[in-house]
Amino acid sequence: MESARRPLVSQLWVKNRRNEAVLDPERPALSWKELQPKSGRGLCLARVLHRARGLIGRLTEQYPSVCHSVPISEIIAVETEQKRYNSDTWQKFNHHAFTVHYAQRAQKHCWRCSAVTFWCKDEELCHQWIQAIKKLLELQTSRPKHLLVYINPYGGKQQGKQIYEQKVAPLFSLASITTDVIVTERANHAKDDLFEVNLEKYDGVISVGGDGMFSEVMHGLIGRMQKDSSIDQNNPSAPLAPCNLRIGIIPAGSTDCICYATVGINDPVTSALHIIIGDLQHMDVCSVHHNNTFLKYSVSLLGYGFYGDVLKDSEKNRWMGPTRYDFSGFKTFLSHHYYEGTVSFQQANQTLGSPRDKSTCQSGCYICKQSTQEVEEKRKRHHYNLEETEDDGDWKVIRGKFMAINAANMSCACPRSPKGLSPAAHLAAGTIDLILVRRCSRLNFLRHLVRHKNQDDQFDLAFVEVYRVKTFLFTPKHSENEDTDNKDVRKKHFNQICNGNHSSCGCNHVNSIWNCDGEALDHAAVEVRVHCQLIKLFARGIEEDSKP
Ligand SMILES: CCCCCCCCCCCCC/C=C/[C@@H](O)[C@H](COP(=O)(O)O)NC(=O)CCCCC
Ligand SMILES: Nc1ncnc2c1ncn2[C@@H]1O[C@H](COP(=O)(O)OP(=O)(O)O)[C@@H](O)[C@H]1O
Ligand SMILES: [Ca+2]
Repeated sequence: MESARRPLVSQLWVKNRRNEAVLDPERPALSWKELQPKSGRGLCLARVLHRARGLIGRLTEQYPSVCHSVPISEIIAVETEQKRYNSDTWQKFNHHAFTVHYAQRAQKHCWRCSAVTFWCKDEELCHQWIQAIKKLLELQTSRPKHLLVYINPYGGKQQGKQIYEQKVAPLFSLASITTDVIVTERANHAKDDLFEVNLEKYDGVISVGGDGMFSEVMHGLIGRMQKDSSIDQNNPSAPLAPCNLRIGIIPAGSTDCICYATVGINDPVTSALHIIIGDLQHMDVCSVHHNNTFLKYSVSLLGYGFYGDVLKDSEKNRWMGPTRYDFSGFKTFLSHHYYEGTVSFQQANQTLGSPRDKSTCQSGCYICKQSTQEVEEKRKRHHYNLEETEDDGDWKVIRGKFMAINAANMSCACPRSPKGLSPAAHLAAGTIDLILVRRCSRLNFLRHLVRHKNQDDQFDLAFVEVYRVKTFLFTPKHSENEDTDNKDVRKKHFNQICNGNHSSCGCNHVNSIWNCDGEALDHAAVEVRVHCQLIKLFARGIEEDSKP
């Protein structure tokens, strides 16, 4: 037992160079460093180069040689090396080599799978190393072994299947992860399936697609969990049962905001590596109700007005792929509609930070960590039927004319807006950033949109307000008849005078629609509340020290 804790130290060869390799179960990490050749053994070109390197190293303070170190948690697999090297090396080491595959940070939050081959003088040493690494890998209990994968072949550039097969499946197989793969045949296929399948045999569910596909998987898992726990999703104030299965996202959609905002990049290989090493990121979920009827859950953007109109228009042009959003975004900007309504909300406690904070939510965020403790205590109190102590403030009511009402449950960072609509929003603090963009000129609205792209303060504009809230209500001015949906309202008001394109009638749109993670909601009047850390992802949030 004692020997298992002691570091394994050996001289192994990497690319024909002698290295000292150390496997330290206490750190726990694998490290290797090139050893300097002993002096006085005659000069050869390699040694001259080596000395020159040493001199340069001294000058640049890197001497004697770079020490490579890989945490065990980032090792993907260890394999006995098969005969694929030139025969000289192969003969020299008598066929004994092993390869360690590990996750390596590349640029801008991008990870790649790297490999290093260690050559050993004898078979026993090689075997000892492989076994020691395998033993440490077995201790990584948060890693998934069996996954359920849903691929949306229809989203984004319709490349979901190819992306999975070419970039992700080989990595899963290298990491000995087994999978059941389902290529969806229709919308809601994944969601419906998740209500039926035996989830016990899986360690996670993977969504290959965009935010809409993620949304399906999430609805399936949350819905299934509530059904199994006899919780009525139509009750807006019911505390929801959290989902234990983690969801992984392989980005293959049009915006991929949920992936980008939780990993830092929309890259299928990076996401696959986060899944393999068993990362964990809690995430808040908003529930959206209309008249005590459950509509949908949201994790990224719930947008009324501008983003609702962009969505509505863009769905007509799906054939354009992701470019449809730019085309519809431009059209919607030109149409310049505003909408009247009332927003009521309860502001969240100041300890949960402010949307105007300069610091952002990062891997290991202390505000989210604090919420983890609170949410656990809250769930315990609920389990033992103890009284709740809510410390939220008074309701604030704002009636007005809005270009956009955006509820960001996370930063909503994505390639189109690298910092997102609310850069300081948290992934798991149990809050939503409610952004109200009041009626303004075209030029001012353009100034607001441009700030999604640049470094300027998004909220430092006279017609933009932002509040950190836990719950909010929106009632459009034209929703007196509570039972009518958007289509009915439009028909009722404009059937005789407006043909729908609004260029000839001179009217403004009556109601917009809600864009809920890229899916349209059927009602404009909504009640939204956030459920702190309801789901878990195979991600770790945005890392601070990524290579620039
Ligand atoms: C002149 C400069 C204009 C710059 C405008 C840039 C606006 C970028 C905003 C990005 C918001 C992202 C919020 C994410 C929402 C997604 O959940 C949703 C669905 O994603 P997916 O299913 O993967 O396509 N995406 C959208 O609603 C797209 C909004 C794009 C609007 C231009
Ligand atoms: N096989 C399928 N055929 C048609 N639609 C599908 C299929 N599978 C999933 N969908 C639906 O496709 C829509 C778009 O998917 P999404 O992943 O959001 O792609 P995008 O990012 O391009 O919008 C979602 O509403 C999802 O429910
Ligand atoms: Ca979508």
